[in-house]
Amino acid sequence: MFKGLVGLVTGGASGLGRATVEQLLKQGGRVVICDLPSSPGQETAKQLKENVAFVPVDVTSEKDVKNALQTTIDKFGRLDVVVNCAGIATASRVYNFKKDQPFDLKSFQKTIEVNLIGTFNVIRLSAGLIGKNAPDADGQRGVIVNTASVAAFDGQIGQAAYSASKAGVVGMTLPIARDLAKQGIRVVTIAPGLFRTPMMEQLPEPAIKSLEATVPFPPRLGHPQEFALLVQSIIQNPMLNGETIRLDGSLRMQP
Ligand SMILES: NC(=O)C1=CN([C@@H]2O[C@H](COP(=O)(O)OP(=O)(O)OC[C@H]3O[C@@H](n4cnc5c(N)ncnc54)[C@H](O)[C@@H]3O)[C@@H](O)[C@H]2O)C=CC1
Ligand SMILES: C[C@]12CCC(=O)C=C1CC[C@@H]1[C@@H]2C(=O)C[C@@]2(C)[C@H]1CC[C@]2(O)C(=O)C=O
Repeated sequence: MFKGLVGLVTGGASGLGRATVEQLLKQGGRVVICDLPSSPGQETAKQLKENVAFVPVDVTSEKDVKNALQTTIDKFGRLDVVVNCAGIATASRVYNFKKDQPFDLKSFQKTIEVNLIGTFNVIRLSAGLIGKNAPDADGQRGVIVNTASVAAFDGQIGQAAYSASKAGVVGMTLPIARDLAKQGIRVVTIAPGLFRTPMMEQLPEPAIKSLEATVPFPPRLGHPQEFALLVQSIIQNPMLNGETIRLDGSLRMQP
């Protein structure tokens, strides 16, 4: 089923996105990696060699996303699967009483712009292209997978912006799945817990260790490949639609 499938993965140069790119290629798919020009996307595509292309993209830009979709068509002729992994993590309390300073509004706006609006921008522009595919025997034309976070449900201190952006992704999953149902395009969101990626590795190792200890089972950070395996299952299972799946070892984040 994956042979010849064409996927577009945002944030595909790093972490969960990169693992997804590798998994799709391993299964016989072809992939367009979309990531910032400053990301290691070009080197990643070179390392992975065949059936892969890198397009520099800021997911918040209509022009960049349209250019990536055009490259997908020029290079691979179609688009079957979009996986939205691009995202940023920011942290700040709503009011810093020590510095007598409110949350920086620009930082709040940027987090929403990339994580929520960027995800929506990619979905809205790619849906038309996926909708051009001939339907399979089940009427399916393609699949869109988004990445939220468990912070959408149990946001911690300092995560107002990040949690709001990810809750927005969870909130739009069902209505967009309904919008696209007639065209046979499924939309599913994954809400990861704690995964060992460059985003997580911004934290000092002792902080990572103490976070790991809060995961009931398995008591460790997730491997990016475990995220990629869920993306694969979502693509394979036509009954999954309009839902957000937690992938978190039963973690419930503490305040
Ligand atoms: N690592 C974790 O434990 C968790 C991660 N997540 C989410 O998973 C997604 C992937 O995160 P990781 O792989 O951990 O992070 P990462 O930092 O390794 O990868 C994120 C990628 O997104 C790209 N990116 C950032 N802004 C972009 C933009 N405007 N346009 C295009 N690309 C952009 C970055 O260049 C980077 O390559 C993010 O949405 C993150 O919020 C959610 C829950 C837990
Ligand atoms: C943004 C955080 C917290 C503050 C900091 O010093 C460094 C960070 C980088 C890693 C982030 C931190 C955070 O707020 C929670 C997340 C975003 C973490 C990576 C995964 C994370 O735990 C998450 O998304 C959980 O759902």
